[in-house]
Amino acid sequence: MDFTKRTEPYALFSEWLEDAKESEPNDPNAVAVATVDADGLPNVRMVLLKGLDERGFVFYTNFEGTKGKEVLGAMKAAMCFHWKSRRRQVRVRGPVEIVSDEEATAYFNSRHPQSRRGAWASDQSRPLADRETLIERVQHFQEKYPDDDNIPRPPHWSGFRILPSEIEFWQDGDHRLHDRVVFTPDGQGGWATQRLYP
Ligand SMILES: Cc1cc2nc3c(=O)[nH]c(=O)nc-3n(C[C@H](O)[C@H](O)[C@H](O)COP(=O)(O)O)c2cc1C
Ligand SMILES: Cc1ncc(COP(=O)(O)O)c(C=O)c1O
Repeated sequence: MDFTKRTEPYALFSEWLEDAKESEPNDPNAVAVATVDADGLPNVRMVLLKGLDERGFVFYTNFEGTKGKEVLGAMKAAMCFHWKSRRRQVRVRGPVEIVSDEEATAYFNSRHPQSRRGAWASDQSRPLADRETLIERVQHFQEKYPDDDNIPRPPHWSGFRILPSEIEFWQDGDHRLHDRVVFTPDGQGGWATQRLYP
């Protein structure tokens, strides 16, 4: 079916993500996340999408790093997926909420034990003298939390959910005559759609 005729964005997004899983060499869930700092200067970096339901789009990070502080400062963010193999783009923007402690802990516990210790060891986005310092810090948390099944989630490590005020789907067309459709909440629990010029 022509995606520009769809009336609900999450099923469409899930289908496009499944398509990407078949053709992207790695990280089909990789997505650029844009934030602004206190001066309104934009910032952008990749994360992995780790949660998706009809509330929104979830990623996990250190809340004391640059992106964590920028999201917490504005409580707004935007995302851009680009699946080169499919010539597709999806953009998401909106206010942000913090996922529940239960949700964050469940995701944290699903990570590799060394990634869990790494979350303790990394003062994300802050200056690091040399790699040895990082390795020593990982070793410190290896000794502090030797049991793979008992590594607590750091209080500064959790997830953000973008609650979309817009979701835009883009599919490459010949000679730059692309198809674009943007979904916005209709205020009654459904979605309004609008085709846009490419
Ligand atoms: C494909 C890819 C996925 C990434 N996923 C995450 C992620 O889910 N969470 C995260 O904190 N950093 C992730 N990173 C690292 C970030 O891009 C970034 O370097 C780091 O979070 C620090 O960003 P900040 O200084 O803006 O906070 C990922 C990097 C790449 C290239
Ligand atoms: C620092 C950091 N945190 C989190 C992630 C998300 O992936 P995972 O939770 O699977 O480690 C990544 C992925 O690259 C990352 O680099």
